[in-house]
Amino acid sequence: MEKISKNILNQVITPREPESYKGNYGKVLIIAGSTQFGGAAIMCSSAAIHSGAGLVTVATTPEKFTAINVKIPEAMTIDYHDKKALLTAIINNQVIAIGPGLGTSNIAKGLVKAVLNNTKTDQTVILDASALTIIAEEKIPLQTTANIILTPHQGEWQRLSNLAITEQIELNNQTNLHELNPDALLVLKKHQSEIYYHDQASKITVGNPGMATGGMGDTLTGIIAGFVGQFGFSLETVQAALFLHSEIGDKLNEKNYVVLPSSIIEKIPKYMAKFSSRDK
Ligand SMILES: NC(=O)C1=CN([C@@H]2O[C@H](COP(=O)(O)OP(=O)(O)OC[C@H]3O[C@@H](n4cnc5c(N)ncnc54)[C@H](O)[C@@H]3O)[C@@H](O)[C@H]2O)[C@@H](O)CC1
Ligand SMILES: Nc1ncnc2c1ncn2[C@@H]1O[C@H](COP(=O)(O)OP(=O)(O)O)[C@@H](O)[C@H]1O
Ligand SMILES: [Mg+2]
Repeated sequence: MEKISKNILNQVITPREPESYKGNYGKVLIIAGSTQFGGAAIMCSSAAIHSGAGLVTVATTPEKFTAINVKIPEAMTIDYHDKKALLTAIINNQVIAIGPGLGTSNIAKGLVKAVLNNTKTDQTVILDASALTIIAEEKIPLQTTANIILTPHQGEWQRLSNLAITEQIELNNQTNLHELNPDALLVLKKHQSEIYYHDQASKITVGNPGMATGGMGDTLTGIIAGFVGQFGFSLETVQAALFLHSEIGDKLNEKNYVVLPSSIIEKIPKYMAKFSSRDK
């Protein structure tokens, strides 16, 4: 399997055009959070904003609006129970990430279906966490024409693919992904996470067990959303997002026994500046 090299960061993270504005860097909708899991929505949207997404809207339960507004004033909020507002947001955003902290309620199931039924070719849908569990349990087909990115950990991939963790080897992963949707991109999260897209398989060799902290995957989803919003959907864009998350995690782990998602988020803009310089 191909090893993703650090060069991917220089390749994908480009300097910004002087005359650009927020509209050039992606409109991202994050459908996340529930009564039990407010933090997931915060980490995911904060990661998207720190990764440079031009405009981020969080669709969540209104009881979490205040926490989101205080912690991330850059993000806008909508109530995901409001079907009309949600549909408008699904149609108007280029990147839609759904799942972190969403839970598996009937409302959450309706949200996953609304995204898959109302997105189109020029959009990207990132399915994570509870969205993946719902798709597996309800056997919901991945029928949108939008670009699809699946970001399961091994437990979620087992639910989706029916592959036990010991059976999650390259060929099996590829075959099962193509059965779900031949054009979907899979980020299989684990120690040395892997990416599958069409007939290509690649993996990172950065990352460490200090990163085994709740919210670390929610953070990755936000970074992927921010990167796709700015740099466009491609295998390389997702490889760069995955690499950056663990590269920062490794730097922090040199002096910290555990690496908190919030500490990774805080460092993203500095690392992006480092890798975007014109004389790289
Ligand atoms: N602060 C927050 O609000 C947080 C909310 N979270 C949300 O909690 C919900 C449940 O997600 P969880 O992933 O915790 O629980 P899940 O029940 O979805 O997955 C955990 C199960 O998968 C198995 N598993 C196998 N390999 C694994 C691997 N490599 N990594 C993780 N689990 C593996 C575990 O043994 C366990 O049975 C999701 O909506 C998630 O986004 C979590 O992200 C944690 C932080
Ligand atoms: N031992 C490890 N080595 C490298 N990366 C790890 C390790 N443990 C966890 N991670 C990374 O942390 C993230 C965990 O994702 P996930 O389980 O979805 O977290 P959560 O749902 O709590 O946000 C993944 O990106 C995974 O690769
Ligand atoms: Mg997760």
